[in-house]
Amino acid sequence: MTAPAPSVILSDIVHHYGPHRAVDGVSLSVAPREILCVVGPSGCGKSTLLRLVSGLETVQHGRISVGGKVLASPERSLPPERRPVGMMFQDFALFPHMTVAGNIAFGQTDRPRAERERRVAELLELMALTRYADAHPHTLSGGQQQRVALARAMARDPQVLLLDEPFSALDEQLRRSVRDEVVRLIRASGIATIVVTHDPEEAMEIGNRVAVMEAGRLVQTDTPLALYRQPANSFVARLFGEINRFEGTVEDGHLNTPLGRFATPTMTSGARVEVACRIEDLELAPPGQSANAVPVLVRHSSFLGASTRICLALPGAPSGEIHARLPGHVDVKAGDELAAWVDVQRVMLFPTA
Ligand SMILES: Nc1ncnc2c1ncn2[C@@H]1O[C@H](COP(=O)(O)OP(=O)(O)OP(=O)(O)O)[C@@H](O)[C@H]1O
Repeated sequence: MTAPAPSVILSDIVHHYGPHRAVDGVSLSVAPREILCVVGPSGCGKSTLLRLVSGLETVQHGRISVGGKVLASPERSLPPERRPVGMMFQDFALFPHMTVAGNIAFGQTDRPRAERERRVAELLELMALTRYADAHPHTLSGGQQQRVALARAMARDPQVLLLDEPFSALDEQLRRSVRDEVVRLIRASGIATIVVTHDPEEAMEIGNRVAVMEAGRLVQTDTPLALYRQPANSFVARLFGEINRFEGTVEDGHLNTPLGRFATPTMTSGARVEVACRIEDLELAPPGQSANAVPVLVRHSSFLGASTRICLALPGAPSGEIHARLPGHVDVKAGDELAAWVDVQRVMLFPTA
């Protein structure tokens, strides 16, 4: 099966605010039926990307096309209201003086009244909001308001949906259920969607692919599994979970670390390298059970419900300690002596400058 043609393509986008380069050569595409999450720390340029696609910001360099048509380039820019793009913001941005139906109808003024009403009724039903059509937004729950905002973004039958931190205004309990529901509705619509979030776990949960940004640049765009198992660098590795890491210089195709000697087959002698493993990949056993293991001393252990996180003293490690995460409850306590090792298949290697 061939992949569908992308709905939205961003090519070599560079964007400055004054002298500050907020977006630095970003290229990506999103296919119909695909949800692409853009994740990264605060200020890395995520929202600017969405604002460029929606037309709230003018493209200075590069090109944005949707459905094969150029929407924006330095030479040409469609006004926001003429772009086949629906946008949903973090705070929902519903109009408080308008009813739910009014909010959803907003922005469809170019359509004949009957068609507009039909589309509003359809969306109210899809979002299970029909009985709230005449209510005002402040009388609705956070989850219901979120669905109104999504209906409004979908009202003009966009080819692309843009969601900026769509769930961060919801409390923890509501967030998961609203997120599941909203993602289900988006998937059913088949509209290519870009979701911006600062939460890597949320990105993994809802994205078919995840684009990781750092300081205006795209560092890696991949499936959640590939980002977790084959991160492009240590920044990406750390974003998707805690790691133990050791830095050093390659000698004879190996790096000696306090956790053992690791092969570095692709690196030349003298190269600086970082060896890392996820804390859940650190194996622990009573001393003497594995030839490759090193002795460690339990500093403390924290039961976290689904897992237990263990802090272990390891002389020579950065800050003198490493961490392990074991599933469920594990009966280890401060002062216990254990042996630790990591399967070579689980070791990640990153060249450093
Ligand atoms: N209108 C503006 N004028 C000047 N600088 C801006 C403007 N908008 C954003 N910036 C700066 O550009 C950079 C990227 O901002 P952007 O909002 O795209 O980041 P972000 O990754 O979405 O951050 P957050 O997660 O905090 O929303 C930041 O350093 C920000 O301070």
